[in-house]
Amino acid sequence: MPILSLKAVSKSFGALKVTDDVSFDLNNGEALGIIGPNGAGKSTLFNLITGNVAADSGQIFLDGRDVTRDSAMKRCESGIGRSFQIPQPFGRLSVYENLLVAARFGGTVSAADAPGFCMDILERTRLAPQANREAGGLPLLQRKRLELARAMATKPRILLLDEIAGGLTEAECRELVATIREIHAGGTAIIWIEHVLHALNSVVERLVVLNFGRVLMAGPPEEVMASREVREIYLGIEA
Ligand SMILES: Nc1ncnc2c1ncn2[C@@H]1O[C@H](COP(=O)(O)OP(=O)(O)OP(=O)(O)O)[C@@H](O)[C@H]1O
Repeated sequence: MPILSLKAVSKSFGALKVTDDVSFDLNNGEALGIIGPNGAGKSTLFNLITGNVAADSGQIFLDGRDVTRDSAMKRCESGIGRSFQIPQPFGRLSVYENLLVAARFGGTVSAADAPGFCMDILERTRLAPQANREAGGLPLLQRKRLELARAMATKPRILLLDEIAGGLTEAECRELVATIREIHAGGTAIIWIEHVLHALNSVVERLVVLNFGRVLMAGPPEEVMASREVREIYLGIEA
């Protein structure tokens, strides 16, 4: 059974149909990439999966259970964790305190377990040296790492990453990809929206292409990237 299933999910904002009859499965432990031009509806799709936006029609299943009407909080507790395209840490709190908040209020970690649990996430996301630093003053790579760490602190079985590699240098991107690979190797399923295709394709096993809210194509990265239609909609974007 897939860990996550979308069945004919649709969402409109006014007259604009942003998600149009989208269906796909995510298998246990799989890493799936979502690509598509700006405005294709990728972030909205994440918001539908996490419950930040309600679907107009269609269903979302987690472990075979219909979660379409569950709140964002409940879905987070059930194992869906996410990072945001624009990192939004509590800027005046330290890196460690940011993780504590995520672990205690977004996840299911007890007060007694939280300190050790958060230190472990800091190690895994290479943020331990920054633990006591104010989050608002971090440089971009560390801010991205904190976004990843905050999502991990909610103990996700499915980790949603929204353009986490954007804006990084090549070297920084390689470092972050190595961390994401380790998380994936630990068994966490991943759905990753990304425009930096070489980073994405070095991690994911399958790609879903969105265009005007619809699934244009899905398949292994090499097959999808060889498609003329996909290359055309990506003209002007790194390929
Ligand atoms: N809450 C909202 N209300 C009205 N329109 C919205 C809302 N959220 C998104 N949209 C619109 O829906 C469309 C899809 O937006 P979305 O952010 O999902 O696209 P995207 O594929 O993630 O784009 P990008 O690659 O630029 O991040 C856009 O036209 C956007 O303006």
